Amino acid sequence: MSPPKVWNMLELRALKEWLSNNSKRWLWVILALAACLGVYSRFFILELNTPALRPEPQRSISIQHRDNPTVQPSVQHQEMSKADPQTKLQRRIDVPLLTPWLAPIVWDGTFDKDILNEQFQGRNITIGLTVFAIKKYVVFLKLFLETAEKYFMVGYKVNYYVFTDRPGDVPKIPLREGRKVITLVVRNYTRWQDICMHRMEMISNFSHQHFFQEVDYLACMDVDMKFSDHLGVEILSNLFGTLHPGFYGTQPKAFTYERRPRSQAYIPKGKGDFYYAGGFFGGEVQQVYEVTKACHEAMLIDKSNNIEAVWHDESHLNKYLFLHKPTKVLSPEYLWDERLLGRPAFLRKLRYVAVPKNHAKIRNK
Ligand SMILES: CC(=O)N[C@H]1[C@@H](OP(=O)(O)OP(=O)(O)OC[C@H]2O[C@@H](n3ccc(=O)[nH]c3=O)[C@H](O)[C@@H]2O)O[C@H](CO)[C@H](O)[C@@H]1O
Ligand SMILES: [Mn+2]
Repeated sequence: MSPPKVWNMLELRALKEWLSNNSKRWLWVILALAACLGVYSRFFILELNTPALRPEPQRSISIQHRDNPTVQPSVQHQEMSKADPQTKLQRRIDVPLLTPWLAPIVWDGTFDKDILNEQFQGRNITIGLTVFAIKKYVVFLKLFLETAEKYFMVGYKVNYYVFTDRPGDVPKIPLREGRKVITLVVRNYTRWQDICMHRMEMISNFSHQHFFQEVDYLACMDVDMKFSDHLGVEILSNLFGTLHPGFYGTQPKAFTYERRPRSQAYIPKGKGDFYYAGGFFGGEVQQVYEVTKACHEAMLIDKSNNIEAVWHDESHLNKYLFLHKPTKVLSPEYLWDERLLGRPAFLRKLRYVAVPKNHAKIRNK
């Protein structure tokens, strides 16, 4: 026998002896190892397969803005959601749900309207909706109001404040109980841009005359639109803005903020959170008073400096919401244009949508 073999034999025997003396201890070691393996697979292997921990799917969406027809909308998207039986909600993992300052971004599947209605109905609130129909834009009022009666804040008291220079053209629409149209006669302007911009002045001016006494919240909306699905108390908050549909998913550097430092609406490249639409914002009356007053004053300063922001009131609204972060952000479900942007899969609902309009025939008329 060679020395190593002798050594092996001795070692084996010693091991055997040791094992038989310590068999109980070994059993415990094996049991402990098995338990560790079980825990590992439960928490690491199984959980990694749940959608919340899986890496986000690649989403690439690029929808170009109104005056840039050269680039076609291109939306690649993977619809992924998981039913949560506890809350009846569809958990959304395909869209952003919170801003970086932790304000909710409101999408279908992020709220249960029955729960919200239970909360709000006890509060006996009235919601005001400001809408401007100046000059030819009165033609949009009928469809706007008819569809609002179908979808906007159904079950709540609503005051529609129609600002117009043509009170005789405000259509009579059958209204649900607790809802009324209040016509406010205002002046017109020659340029459509001035009409858009002076909405800020008029809303802030009428706040003390009407809004503070008559309503709790205000929604300020474009008239060349219609409602096409539920739009309710889920939007209500201190101050809310709506993501502009043309910029959802695009990089902030591509936003059409005002980039000239001479304007009060100036936002430098590299700054900004979202691009908000001029056609739908709101909140509590005090907040809407403050935003509209601030935007109007900023526009007055611009005017005295002989500069007009690139997208008028919308540029100033974006500056205000950059400086005063909204407490809720409405997803593009709350302002969409299907003709321009199609119907990407992440849009489960279209609640407030553009009505086709012929700019040449309707603007400045
Ligand atoms: C959907 C959306 O985000 N729209 C914004 C966008 O343009 P839009 O192209 O949507 O502007 P627009 O022509 O709809 O004008 C805005 C609103 O002003 C009113 N109006 C305008 C002209 C007129 O002769 N009579 C009249 O009543 C009307 O309520 C109209 O809906 O950019 C504008 C500023 O450039 C405003 O910020 C709009 O809110
Ligand atoms: Mn519009």
